[in-house]
Amino acid sequence: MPLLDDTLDRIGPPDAAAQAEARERQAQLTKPAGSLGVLEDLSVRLAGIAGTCPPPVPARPVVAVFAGDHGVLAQGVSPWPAEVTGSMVENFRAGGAAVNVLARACGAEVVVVDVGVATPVVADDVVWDRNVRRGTADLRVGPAMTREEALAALEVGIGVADELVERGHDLLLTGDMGIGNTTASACLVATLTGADPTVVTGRGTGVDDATLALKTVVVTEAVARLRRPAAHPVDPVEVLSEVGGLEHAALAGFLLGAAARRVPVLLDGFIAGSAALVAQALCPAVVDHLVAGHRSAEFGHTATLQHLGLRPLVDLDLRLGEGSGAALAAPLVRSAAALLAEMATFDGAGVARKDA
Ligand SMILES: O=C(O)c1ccc[n+]([C@@H]2O[C@H](COP(=O)([O-])O)[C@@H](O)[C@H]2O)c1
Ligand SMILES: Cc1cc2nc[nH]c2cc1C
Repeated sequence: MPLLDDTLDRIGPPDAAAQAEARERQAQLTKPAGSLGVLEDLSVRLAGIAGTCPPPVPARPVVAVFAGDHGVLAQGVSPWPAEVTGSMVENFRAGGAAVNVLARACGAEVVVVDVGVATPVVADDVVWDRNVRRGTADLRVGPAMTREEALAALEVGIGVADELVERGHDLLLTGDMGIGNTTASACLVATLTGADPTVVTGRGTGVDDATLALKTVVVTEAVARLRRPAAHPVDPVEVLSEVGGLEHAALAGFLLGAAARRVPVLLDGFIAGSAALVAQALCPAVVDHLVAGHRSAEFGHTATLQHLGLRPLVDLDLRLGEGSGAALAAPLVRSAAALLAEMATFDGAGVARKDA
């Protein structure tokens, strides 16, 4: 069976018994009910993902930064040249990018996956060569990639998740790097949520008003190619191949691969969110295995999170990508699991319960 179909088959719902046990345990811990807020819900979700209560406390997080280039840059949608994607890959390798700093702060490793960088990239232990094609075609004038390339990039992501889990990583964080990728992300979000392109097209790296207007036209035109009657919804792989990026396809595969292995994934911002919509369209149950790390300042991210039904853990006006928001949120995931595993119960600690 092809890897994608096999992966989709292996994604199950959260474990209801483990979740019930986690809820029950939360009620026994030495605190007023509900006082740990979102961390309580998160601990229950982690139990459902792992299928055990308490769920394992993540000890070996890893950020996978998927990198790709975008033909749509020819339209002038970003002020930055495409070569910045390749130079940032070198910066990740050297440990000098924001994500490297934030990963060190939370004890996560960083791997970079070249799935679609246009310039040649040297592979080593940190930078993995999984290049499917040296950048997409211009999505304004036609398909960004072929269906075969989209499927190959999806399978790259599944393979990376598998390999990282095999290496003992127990919390997977998404990262991305790709000049122009907020245009492709906006196309994915508009198509998969039905949102108006004017609402989900944002300033990316910080484009001016004129560029934002042009970008919105590009997204509107590209998305129009994918309009279908409600009875014949568009196929998610076709959406990826028409208007996506190679890193989006790989990220979607990465989420599916992690969910099939029942390892939690912490999403970064807008690019990760748009890839999560693709994964959700392929397999709605995948969403139960995802944790939204943060809310990006990119306009369309709020609509994306709403469509996924996920509440972001932090909201700090970040709009960098790379996995920066996911890395900031990783200690919260670890804390939620540790609280459930390590806090004393009322009976164990001899603390009186409140009067009924
Ligand atoms: O993840 C986000 O929320 C996010 C929001 C804005 C920009 N970015 C990053 O900025 C780059 C894309 O921006 P742009 O303007 O070239 O489309 C790409 O490398 C992304 O990682 C990322
Ligand atoms: C310098 C730079 C760093 C980035 N990191 C993620 N996207 C980026 C875009 C630019 C331009």
